[in-house]
Amino acid sequence: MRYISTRGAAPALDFENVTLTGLAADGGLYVPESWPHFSAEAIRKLAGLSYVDTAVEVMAPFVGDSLTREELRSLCTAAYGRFDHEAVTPLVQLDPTNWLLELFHGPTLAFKDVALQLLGLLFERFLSTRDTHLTVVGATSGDTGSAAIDALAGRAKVDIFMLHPLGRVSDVQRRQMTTVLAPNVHNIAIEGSFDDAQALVKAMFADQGFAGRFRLSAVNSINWARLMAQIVYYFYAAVRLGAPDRSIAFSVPTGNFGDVFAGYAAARMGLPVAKLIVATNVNDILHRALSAGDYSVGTVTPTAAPSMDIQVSSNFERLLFDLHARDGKALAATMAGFEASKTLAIPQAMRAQAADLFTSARIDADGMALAMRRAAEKSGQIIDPHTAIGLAAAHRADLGRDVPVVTLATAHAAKFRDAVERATGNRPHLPARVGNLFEREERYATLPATLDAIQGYIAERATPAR
Ligand SMILES: Cc1ncc(COP(=O)(O)O)c(C=O)c1O
Ligand SMILES: N[C@@H](CCOP(=O)(O)O)C(=O)O
Repeated sequence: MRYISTRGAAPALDFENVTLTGLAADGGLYVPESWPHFSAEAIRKLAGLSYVDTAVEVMAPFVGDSLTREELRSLCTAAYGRFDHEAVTPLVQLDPTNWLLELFHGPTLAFKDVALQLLGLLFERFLSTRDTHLTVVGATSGDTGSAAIDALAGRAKVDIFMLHPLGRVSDVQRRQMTTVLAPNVHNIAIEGSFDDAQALVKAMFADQGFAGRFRLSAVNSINWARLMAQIVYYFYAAVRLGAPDRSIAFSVPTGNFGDVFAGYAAARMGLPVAKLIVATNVNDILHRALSAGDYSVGTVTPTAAPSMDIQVSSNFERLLFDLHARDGKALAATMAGFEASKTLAIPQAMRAQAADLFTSARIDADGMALAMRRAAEKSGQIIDPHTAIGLAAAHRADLGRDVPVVTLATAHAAKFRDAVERATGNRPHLPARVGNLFEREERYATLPATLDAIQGYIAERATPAR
C-alpha cells in the first residue's frame, strides 16, 4: 500500500514512512492511494472474531509489507491488552434502535487511546531499526494529549511536545498530561485556542529546516496511522449488529473530522454504512459546511464539550480530496484560497455527493444537557458531554425504526465531571486506572501562541534527528 498527499506534490510513501512522517511536505495529508475492498463474504468472516483479530484483518491491507501479520498481531495484542474491557470497544444497547459504542476503556478514558496505544508501539518498532530520533509535536483540546503522552512517555528515541489551550481543557484532562513527569514529555499551555495550537503545529511542519533538523512527527489525526486504527471499531461494531446483511448508521461527535473520516473510510472499504451523522457543538463549521456549503471559520466558543471546540477541522481536507475526484493540484488551489480567506464555499455538486453518506446536526448547550439527563433517566447511562452531542444528533437525524444507530461514546463521563454533575446531578467517579491524579505534581510551560516562542522552546530541549 502506498500513501499519497491530498495536495499532490509530496512523495508517495509506504506505511512505515507515512507513520513516521505525519504531515506531508506539501502541507497536505496522506491518504491511501486506493481503498482496500472487503467483499460481503470477507465482512461475514469477521463475525465472532476478537477485537485484536478484527484489527489485524482490517489493518493488514493498510500496513502492507511494513510489518508481518504476526508483528501486527503482537502490537495489537499489547496495545489492546491495556484496555479494561474484554471487548475493548463494547456496545451498549439503549433502546430498540440506539446503541452506544464505548470507546473509553483505555488508559486515559477517551477514544484516542484506541489509536494512540498502537501508534506508540508502531513508533517504537519502526525506530528500533533506524539511527534517528523523533520529535513529536502535537496540539490537543484535551484528549489526544493525554493519550499520546501515555503512549509515548519514557520511550527511547522520541520526545513529545504537546500544546494545549491554556484554561480550556478540563482539570482531569490537564492533569492527565501535566502530571506525567517523564523526561521525554514536554507540556506547553499556549495563550490561545486549540485552532491556534493546531496552526502552530502545521507551521512547524511547513518550516522545512526546523522539521528536518528535529525529524518532526505527528500524533494528531493528521497522521494516517491514527485513522487506520479507528476504522477497526466501525467494522467491529457493525459486524456485531448484523453487517454485511444490515446497514448501520453511526453518530459521531465531531471536531477535527478524524473519527468520522474513519467511518467514511470503512464505508469506502465496503462496510454497509447507512449514514454518518456529523454531530457538532455550537462550534459548527462542519454542520454549516455539510448542510449549507459554508466552510468558513468563526470564533471559537468555549463549551462544556471542550474537545470539540474546533473551527478548522484538519481531516475535512481528506474528504475534500475525494470530492475533488482526488485531484491534488485542484485541492491545493482550493486549500490555498481557504487558508488566505478563512472561507470556502462548497459547490452544490460536491455537497450532494457528500450527502449520500453524511448528514449533520448542531447541538447547543441545552440540547447537550438534555441528552445527558435523558440517557441517565431512560437508560441509566451516565454519558459525557461529547457523547451527549452525538446522541442528541442521532435523535435529531430520525433515520426511522429500521436503521440501527450507533453513537460513538468518545470519552468517559469522569473526564468532564463538573459538566456531567451540572446536567444530571450525578458526579461520576474517576476509575482507579487513572491513579492519584489530584495528588501528583504538575509540570508545564505557559507560552504565547507564536511560532518563535514555541520553536525556541522546542529547539532548546529536543534532540536533533542524528
Ligand atoms: C471526547 C472527544 N469527542 C469527540 C472528539 C472529536 O473527534 P474528531 O476530532 O476526530 O472529530 C474529540 C476530539 O478529537 C474528543 O476528544
Ligand atoms: N479533540 C482533540 C483535538 C485533536 O484532535 P486529533 O484527533 O486530530 O488529535 C483532542 O482531544 O485533543
